[in-house]
Amino acid sequence: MNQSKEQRILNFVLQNAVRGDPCSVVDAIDKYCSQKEWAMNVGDEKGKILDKTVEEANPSVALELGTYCGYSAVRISRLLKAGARLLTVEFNPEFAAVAKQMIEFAGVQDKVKLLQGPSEEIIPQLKKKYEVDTLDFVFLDHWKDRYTPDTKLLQECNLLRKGSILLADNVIFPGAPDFLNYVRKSPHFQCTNYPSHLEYMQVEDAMEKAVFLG
Ligand SMILES: O=C(NCCCOCn1ccc2cnccc21)c1cc(-c2ccc(F)cc2)cc(O)c1O
Ligand SMILES: [Mg+2]
Repeated sequence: MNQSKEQRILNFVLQNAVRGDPCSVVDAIDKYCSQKEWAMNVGDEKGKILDKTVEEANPSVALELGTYCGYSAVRISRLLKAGARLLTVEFNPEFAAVAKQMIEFAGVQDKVKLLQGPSEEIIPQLKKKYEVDTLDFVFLDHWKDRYTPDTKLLQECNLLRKGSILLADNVIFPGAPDFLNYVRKSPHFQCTNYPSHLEYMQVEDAMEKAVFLG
């Protein structure tokens, strides 16, 4: 049966990265996806913005919406302090299966919990089923039309606290115009825009940071 692009990316990592070395996994994915097949990983240029924001948040509990192959889950978890954890949500079971292997190969499986399903179902379960109190950091990288409803859902579920940091990918391309509108107009968020480029391309993109003010 033909291999998927995501399986080809994983195989390239298994052949070219170092087991237990998250940086080598990130670099291998970037190499494959810039030279062989484009894929929707956040990439290295926006990845550096992600790194800085994770370091600023220094989260004990982080949430990622949109695992894909696990690139940003590995990128985020390599920066987490001892005992901190990342919950990452993936809707597509094939992507989740690849991401699980990617996370294990990188050696960050003890920091990362991969949840397969739709965010609108999983977010309301975070407190009781996944023992979350509040989220210190949230990376939004899933369906762009879910950024706003899921941000509202996080607020309704009392999962944000004063200072919780949200970071959204692709606010220019493919674009999340209603999300930008919502967080920039809301008195509950302090927003910052980080111009960048679409992963592995010379197309304009940006990330938006929204700090919850309580
Ligand atoms: O679409 C994108 N990402 C989302 C994937 C599905 O996510 C679905 N999904 C993942 C968890 C999850 C949880 N609940 C519901 C849906 C949930 C995405 C797309 C592009 C892109 C750029 C240019 C193009 F020509 C084509 C595509 C770039 C990106 O960086 C992206 O992130
Ligand atoms: Mg993205």
